[in-house]
Amino acid sequence: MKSMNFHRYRQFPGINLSDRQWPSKTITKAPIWCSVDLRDGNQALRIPMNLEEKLQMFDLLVEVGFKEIEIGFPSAAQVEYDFARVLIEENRIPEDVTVQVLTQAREHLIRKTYDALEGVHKAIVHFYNSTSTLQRDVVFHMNQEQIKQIAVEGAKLVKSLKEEYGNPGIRFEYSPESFTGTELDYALEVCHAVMDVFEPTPDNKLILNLPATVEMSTANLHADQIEWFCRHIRNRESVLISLHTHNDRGTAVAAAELAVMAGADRVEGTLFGNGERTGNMDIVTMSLNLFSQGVDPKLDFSNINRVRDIYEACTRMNVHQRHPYVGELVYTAFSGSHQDAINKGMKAQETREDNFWDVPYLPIDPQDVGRTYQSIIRINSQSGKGGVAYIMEREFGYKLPKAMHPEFGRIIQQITDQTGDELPPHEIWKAFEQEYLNRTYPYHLRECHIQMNASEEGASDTIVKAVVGINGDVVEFEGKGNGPIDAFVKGFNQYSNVHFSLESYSEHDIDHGSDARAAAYINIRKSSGRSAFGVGVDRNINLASIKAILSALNRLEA
Ligand SMILES: CC(=O)SCCNC(=O)CCNC(=O)[C@H](O)C(C)(C)COP(=O)(O)OP(=O)(O)OC[C@H]1O[C@@H](n2cnc3c(N)ncnc32)[C@H](O)[C@@H]1OP(=O)(O)O
Ligand SMILES: CC(C)C(=O)C(=O)O
Ligand SMILES: [Mg+2]
Repeated sequence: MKSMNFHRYRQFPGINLSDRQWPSKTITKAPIWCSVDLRDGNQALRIPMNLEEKLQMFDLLVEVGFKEIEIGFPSAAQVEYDFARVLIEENRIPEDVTVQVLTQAREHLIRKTYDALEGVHKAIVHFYNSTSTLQRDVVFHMNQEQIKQIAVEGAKLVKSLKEEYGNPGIRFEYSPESFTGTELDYALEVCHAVMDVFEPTPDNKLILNLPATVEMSTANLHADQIEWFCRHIRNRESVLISLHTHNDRGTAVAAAELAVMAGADRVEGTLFGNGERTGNMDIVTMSLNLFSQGVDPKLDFSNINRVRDIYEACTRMNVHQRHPYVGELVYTAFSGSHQDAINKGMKAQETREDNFWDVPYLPIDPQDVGRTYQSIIRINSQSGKGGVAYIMEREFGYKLPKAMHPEFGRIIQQITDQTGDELPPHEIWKAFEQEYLNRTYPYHLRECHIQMNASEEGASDTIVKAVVGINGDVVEFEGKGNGPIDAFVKGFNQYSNVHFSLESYSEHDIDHGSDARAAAYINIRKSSGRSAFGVGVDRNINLASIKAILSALNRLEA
């Protein structure tokens, strides 16, 4: 076999942190969230959002509960600038929300950024320059000192313009972009130099955002980097350590989670992980991961479909069917053993007193994010009898007795094996009707009168007079027994010479109120040893039972 060209790539070096603490930590509260949908997410779209779409996305982010929202890169494009102006001039930013704007650490861009913020109540000016070994070399052709100077000069300008514009509502964020590709001690040195400019205090913190601009390592090494940084940064209490992970290796959420355990205070990300290349960190997933551990995520995704719909409309991206917590199929089981366990788990959940959610294969209750139980079990060739019975009960109110599950399960399995496709509930119902309810040949009940006699001594008997179509002929017979079923069976046996016994019987109401109907399930065994279930439905439970007997007999004749 030809091997892939793996020799071209190098292992990411380990971090010298033998006494790392993060592995034994748990996350007990939500970090400060900052949405970068309108900037990082937007800059990665084939067609960036227009003003209207940006406004719609902004309103959604506010509705979900973000208190910090990066609204764009106002010095980059007119629409970005205009968007900031519309938000500010039309007073669309709620008082408790801080907008954030990104700029490179370059004078003309910083100045334009401040112009865009004129009149804002609360804003974070976020400036960055790349500090990575690779970019210093191939992009900037600058040494460490020169790159540090870009950051320091940027910081000085950002700080002085705040004073010039006289806006006390401005805070600062600095990103040593490509932090994860930067030597840790050098990233620290740059950040210290930036701190020297701002002189942050515990009451006036500087945000230091440490981006995994490109995800380069396993999540544990990212956590090591963050813990190392948190332990070495001066005046830790005067800075907020912020994360900004990307998903190049598919572990942006894990990296952010471990890095919060490693001491970070704040997390930047986007809805459903939209963003450059494989995306930014997915805030929906991370926050609902917290939720599923009993931690208040401080974001409201209780109507996840609405969030997805607006996101899809604004970004023209599709949320994958398997996307955690929101994908179309993530609360659905097709496979038999999962369906069986979910079915039993849902029943157990109804009687659980402690109110904790514990259903196999469903990490959270779909209803907690506004999803229904409608689709938790869907049927195809991988499904089992329990799943089919679940659909019959949930969709149509028919509680098939357990002994009947294998029989109807096999009938459905034959269909799904043939079609190879999913069988939607209405097709399952059609199969049920055809197999059990609409069976009228060779036996068909045309009329039935039931007379129950009670004697003074307490004994009672029942007489059934029935008119039954048999093979197209109409015959009448009478039977006497200790109840309607017994009387009918005796009369029928005598007349037709078909001999069978009743193996099991169950019934339940389907509807309620004056129109209520009953469903009866009867298993009969003929003297030949063959047995089958029959189902009858009628407003009168005795008639439902008699129909069920004929349904079973018809099936045995087929
Ligand atoms: C990881 C991230 O997501 S960072 C954010 C990225 N987002 C964006 O870039 C979206 C918006 N950006 C833009 O619209 C544009 O790139 C602008 C407006 C920022 C800049 O536009 P332009 O100057 O026309 O183009 P461009 O980005 O190609 O500029 C590159 C130049 O800036 C230099 N540069 C890049 N960053 C910095 C910095 N922080 N400080 C100083 N110079 C910088 C580059 O070295 C390069 O210099 P050169 O022209 O001497 O080769
Ligand atoms: C501007 C920075 C924070 C960024 O988006 C990144 O490094 O990914
Ligand atoms: Mg980014």
